[in-house]
Amino acid sequence: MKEISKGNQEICAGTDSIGNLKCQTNELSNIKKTVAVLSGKGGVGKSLVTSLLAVMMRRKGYDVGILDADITGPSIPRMFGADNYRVSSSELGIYPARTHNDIRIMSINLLLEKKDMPVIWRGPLIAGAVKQFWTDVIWGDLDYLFFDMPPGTGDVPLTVFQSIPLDGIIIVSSPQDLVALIVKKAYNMAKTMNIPILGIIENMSYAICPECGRHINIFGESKAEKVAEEMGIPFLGRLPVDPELAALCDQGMIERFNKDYVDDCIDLLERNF
Ligand SMILES: Nc1ncnc2c1ncn2[C@@H]1O[C@H](COP(=O)(O)OP(=O)(O)OP(=O)(O)O)[C@@H](O)[C@H]1O
Repeated sequence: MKEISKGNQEICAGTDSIGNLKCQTNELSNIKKTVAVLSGKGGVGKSLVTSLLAVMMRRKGYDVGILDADITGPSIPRMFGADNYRVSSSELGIYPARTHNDIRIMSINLLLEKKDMPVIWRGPLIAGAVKQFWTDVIWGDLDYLFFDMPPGTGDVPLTVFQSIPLDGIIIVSSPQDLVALIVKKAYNMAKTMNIPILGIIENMSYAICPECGRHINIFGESKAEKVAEEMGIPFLGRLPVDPELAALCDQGMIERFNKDYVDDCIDLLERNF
């Protein structure tokens, strides 16, 4: 069944196995794999993990993009020093911004006149903007498009899951999430939507002593592996609280980061996709 709705320039065609109407991408886009990065709640480092995955994949020579689906708290442009970039458009669609290393990014912040103005929109409008980033942006040829999802398991992530064909989901959690089982909500949402869960990454898992290099488990022994096992999904590693990483994010230079924190996740993406 083909259904075309020009009202919000949305082009949706066909349904998935559980009846969700999926939107088509711009006809000038050819995207091989779509991976959404999700968290049970805000502030756990979802944008940071999304950015690191894109940076590392790009370094391996893949063509990579990031769709910043976090409309009310967009942080992708800042991490890449692209806050002042402007996107252009033609009758064919919107051209994404390109970072120093040629990662294509699209974010609401690249469209706003004033970056410090909040986006005061209701859920359906926010979800509509995310869908348009998918349908109207000319991504070109991409090996991987990463979605920095809105935090939590509310209306917007749900609509995005329903309308965009996703090949897999990576869940980012903090140690407290794992204790409070907030991560299970993200897991259950993805499961209900029939989207493959690729695995879980624990962020801010430990600190490294600057004097002796010892790992300090600030939040006690990590439960990430155990929780991953219980959920029957791969554990994809843990990131420490790393001041260098925080500084590079603040300076918009995340593309300079070169530690191996997300290597297991990169291996999995390369092997499976
Ligand atoms: N492992 C880490 N080491 C150092 N700083 C970190 C780490 N993880 C996240 N941060 C810092 O914490 C801040 C929040 O991270 P980020 O924006 O990725 O969170 P988020 O989960 O995407 O937030 P939101 O859900 O509100 O969008 C960032 O400024 C980042 O620099």
